[in-house]
Amino acid sequence: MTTDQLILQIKQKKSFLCIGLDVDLDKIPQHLLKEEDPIFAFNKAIIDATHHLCVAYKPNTAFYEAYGIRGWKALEKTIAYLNEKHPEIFTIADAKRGDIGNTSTMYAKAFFEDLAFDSVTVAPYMGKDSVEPFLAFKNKHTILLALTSNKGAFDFQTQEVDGKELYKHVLETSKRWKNSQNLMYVVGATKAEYLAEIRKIIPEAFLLVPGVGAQGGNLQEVCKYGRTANIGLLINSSRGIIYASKNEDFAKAAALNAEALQKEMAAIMSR
Ligand SMILES: O=C(O)c1cc(=O)[nH]c(=O)n1[C@@H]1O[C@H](COP(=O)(O)O)[C@@H](O)[C@H]1O
Repeated sequence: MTTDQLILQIKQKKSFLCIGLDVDLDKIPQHLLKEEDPIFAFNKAIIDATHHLCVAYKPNTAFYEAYGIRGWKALEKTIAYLNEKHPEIFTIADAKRGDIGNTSTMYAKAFFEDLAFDSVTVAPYMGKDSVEPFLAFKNKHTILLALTSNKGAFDFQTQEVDGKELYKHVLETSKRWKNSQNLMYVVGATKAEYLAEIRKIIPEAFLLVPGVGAQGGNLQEVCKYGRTANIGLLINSSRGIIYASKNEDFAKAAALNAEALQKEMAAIMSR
């Protein structure tokens, strides 16, 4: 998917919501465990109930890998369902990959070619030759971890190297890599106060912003400092949406939570 197609969808739906499909069998309604593929049954119900309210879905691969071949099959079915039924929706494989060049190429093939996701999250720690193999794929997006939502972000990312915080080096250096037009960045919603500085370095790039909902990030704060003329934000909520209810009405409850965020986003876009 091109960035222009993503922007068009945001404008049409008046939403920049990304729903995280982080499926934990202990947290889903127990009646689904009778299904042949409970993970896919859960995802399908959530997608069917929420696709008009969001512009992106983000399965975190850990939640599928944890269940072995069964989990991976559910991931395959989920992305195939999304690509077939809702090809306009932006898909993110949250896999946080990155390795020496030839290995990164194989990771990129796994997520962009085999599974046909639009994007994948990648860690910048191993540098240019570990990220450029992902950037080589046309109309696919590499979402680089810049300033993450967790406490551990202060261990390295905000530490100064040559008088500048490490996350700023990540932003400035990666901008110069080949095919950097295919880069987006992760900035945690819990780090909204850093967004003004971040926008000075990357004024236009799309940001994936997780941490609204369960982690306590604030949507208004994120938009105040991070929004661009084209919105430039994909705000993710996983647990805050998909686990709204453990009863038969779980998909409806998820849609209500998604709608509350979408309405807030529509109001922000109208200002
Ligand atoms: O790359 C991510 O999506 C990510 C980066 C980050 O800094 N913080 C973060 O929470 N995430 C992911 O975003 C999702 C957040 O889930 P909830 O806290 O349940 O909304 C999880 O899949 C996390 O792995």
